[in-house]
Amino acid sequence: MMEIANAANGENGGTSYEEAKKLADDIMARIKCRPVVGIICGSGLGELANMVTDTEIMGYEEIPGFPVSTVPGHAGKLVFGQLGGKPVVLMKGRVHFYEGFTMQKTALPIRIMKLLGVQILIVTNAAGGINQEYEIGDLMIIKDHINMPGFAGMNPLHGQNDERFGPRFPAISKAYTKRLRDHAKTTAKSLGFEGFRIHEGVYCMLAGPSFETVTECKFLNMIGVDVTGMSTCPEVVVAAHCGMEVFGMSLVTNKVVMQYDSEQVANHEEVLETGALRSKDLQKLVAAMLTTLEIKSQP
Ligand SMILES: O=P(O)(O)O[C@@H]1C[C@H](O)[C@@H](CO)O1
Ligand SMILES: Nc1nc2[nH]cnc2c(=O)[nH]1
Repeated sequence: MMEIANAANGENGGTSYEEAKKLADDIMARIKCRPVVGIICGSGLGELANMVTDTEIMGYEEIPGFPVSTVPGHAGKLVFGQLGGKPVVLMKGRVHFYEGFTMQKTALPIRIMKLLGVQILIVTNAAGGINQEYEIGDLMIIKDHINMPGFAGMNPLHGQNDERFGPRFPAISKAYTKRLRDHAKTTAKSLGFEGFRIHEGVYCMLAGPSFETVTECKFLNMIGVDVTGMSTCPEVVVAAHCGMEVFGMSLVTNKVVMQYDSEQVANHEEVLETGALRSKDLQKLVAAMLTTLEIKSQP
């Protein structure tokens, strides 16, 4: 029966439990660190890796079957080490659905993290501000998401379920746990980030790679979206499925175009520039959060 399930997973672009386990075992044979926190760096936010100490680094291309990033601003390295006194594995660069990976492949690193012992996932992204009160450079703690491609059947859990990863029908409504959101707010306050705008809001993933039309932005605004991007949901759905606690943070790298005849256009260069300008604060916040973060014992 499990062979049938695995074959189905393989057919829909997924990786079987056995294959994922073998990848994780191969990594553990080469790396001493046993991470309890996994971190994904969004576009232009990979400099967080510079704060990790006692590093052991693997390129994605060194891990057979691991998706390899193709986008500028995503170095494609797994960085193991210590951050804020916690053993971490940090993805310096993620992969995206729009690069041609299936949803399952896009989220495969999360299952590997789980098999390595990761209990908490911290996910960051660059996003366009839909909420008209948000400014470029603002941070947003993600309280919920809309997985828009999921509405069209593109969910990373599509296909046969393997219970060793998680249940057939996982609840996602508490994916971004209140504990971690509250912890981020307390930490931001303790760092004296006054005047430094931190919101809490809703992230919406669109498949990309084209940026939004004006009407699409108006629609997202109407349905309660605060920022939009092209990632995060596949990883978070898979993390929640396998029982990880998730913390998500968006950096508003640009304001989306809401006027039909605007001269403004969204572009990846602006996204990377804002990332470079604001990444230091994001790094400080994540490192400080980890320092005081309580890791619950493994369920
Ligand atoms: O990896 P993230 O979600 O941070 O990257 C966003 C979405 C696109 O990959 C890119 C567009 O500039 O930034
Ligand atoms: N879809 C989308 N993704 C982004 N990533 C960074 N900025 C944007 C944006 O405006 N739209």
